[in-house]
Amino acid sequence: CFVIRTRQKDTIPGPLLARITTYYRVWLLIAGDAPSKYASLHKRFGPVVRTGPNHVSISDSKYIPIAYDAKHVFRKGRFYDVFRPLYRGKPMDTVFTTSDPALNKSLKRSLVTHMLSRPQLYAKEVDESVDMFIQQMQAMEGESIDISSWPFYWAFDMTYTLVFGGSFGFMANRCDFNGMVHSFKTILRSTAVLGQVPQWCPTTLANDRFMTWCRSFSSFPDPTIKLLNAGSSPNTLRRVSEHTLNAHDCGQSLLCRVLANRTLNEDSPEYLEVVNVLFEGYLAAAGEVAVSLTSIIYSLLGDPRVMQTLAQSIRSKDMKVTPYLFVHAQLRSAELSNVLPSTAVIKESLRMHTSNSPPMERVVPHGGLAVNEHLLPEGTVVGIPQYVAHRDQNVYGLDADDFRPERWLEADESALRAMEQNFMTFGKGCRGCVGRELAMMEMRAFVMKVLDVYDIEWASETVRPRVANYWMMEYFDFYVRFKPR
Ligand code: HEM
Repeated sequence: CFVIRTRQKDTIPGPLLARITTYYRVWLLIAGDAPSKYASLHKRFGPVVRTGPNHVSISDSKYIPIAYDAKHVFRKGRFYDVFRPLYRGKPMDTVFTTSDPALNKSLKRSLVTHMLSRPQLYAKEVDESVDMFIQQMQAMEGESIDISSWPFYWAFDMTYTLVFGGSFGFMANRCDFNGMVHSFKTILRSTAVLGQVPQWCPTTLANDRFMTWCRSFSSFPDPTIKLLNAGSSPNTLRRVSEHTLNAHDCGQSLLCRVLANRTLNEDSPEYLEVVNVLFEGYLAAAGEVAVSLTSIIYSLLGDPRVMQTLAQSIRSKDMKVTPYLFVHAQLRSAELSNVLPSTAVIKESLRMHTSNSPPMERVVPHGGLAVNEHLLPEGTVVGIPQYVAHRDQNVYGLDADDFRPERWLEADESALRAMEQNFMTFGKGCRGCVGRELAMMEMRAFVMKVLDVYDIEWASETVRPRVANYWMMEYFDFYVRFKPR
């Protein structure tokens, strides 16, 4: 697996090891500090840096719309193979993992994905799930709450309700039901590292025999199997196939809406779509929402002034707390200005602590890519590290390293547009996040409802929790107290 470069002259700057071995990228990720390592590389070598024999990282944000284009010109690289779940013994391409534009488009056109991208359908369920969270906090008043886990409990339960109706039972049981959160975090860490050497994938994560062997160890962290076989009764998969027999006990869930009164069998396209969304819904969407929410709380706790201003604006009587109404408040407008503080705080938190920081990989198409004085040949894997783009002083100002939500409110239209263009938390272009609006609505609902009734305080033993980022942000030893106001 050590690849020695044989090309004549490599003019792209970068560390020597990156030129000769793909394992250099494993080293970049393995300690959980990839974002700052990428930032240091760019500081040292400039806007174009070689990070592997076939990998180049670009920090110049004018390449964002090129590498993350709207027409599938730059396709996803093999890194995403590691996120393909094994379903019926074979790796299953999902809307997120596939590099095939046709499959991506068809899965996106599917009713299931289409419905998930319409947040207004789920406002009531989202509101109820936040109410459930608040009830649990009331019951645990005075206790210190593990906030690196509870947002997962909330997001996993809520997503289950949206997709299937019913609940997983994380919040009700006040614990990591079936060990799913732990498995999710552990496997994500390993897949991110393994994704740097995707040639290992066919013999490991994508290999049914290997995975079956791993699963014979009860401690093996496998969230997909736990997800499929767990859940409130009946289990998740049986819930899908027995849907029509269950006489629609899942209310207005996505499953109910998609299936209406049709019969479902395990080979029908809808069944596969639902299973596909299950993987997306949990292993991408709910996890991303949970970790983003943790980052928001982390940012607010780090800046009591912002926490207080936000809480005051939420608690003021003329404020309408119906978050789904504000889904389209991406740009400023007079009538929505009263709700923007929550949007600004969320965006600023996600700018500072974006959940996926290593570059999202794309493959240079036929014809190559000219970046400054370099020509990257077809097949080169490129990416723009979000951490670096989010701290670009030309776009976010000289205080780009500071948490300052006001920047989203003060900027004029053209500055705001540039900030939006550099904001990569939800990805970009045709492979950007389809659940962005749903996620914003969920997080807004949480922040607005919880801050309406609670003050949040640190309760960690240490001053600050430890933060790591492999592929997704992770917080350790992060405890808070919810104090009724
Ligand atoms: C705060 C929460 C979320 C964040 C930060 C987030 C982030 C992202 C990012 C960065 C990508 C692009 C990944 C890449 O190009 O490598 C993405 C794609 C995607 N997201 Fe999200 N996401 C969130 C919530 C959701 C939700 C709630 C859903 C479900 C409705 C969802 C569904 C998807 C799907 C299906 C894709 C793949 C789109 C494609 O490849 O065409 N995400 N997300």
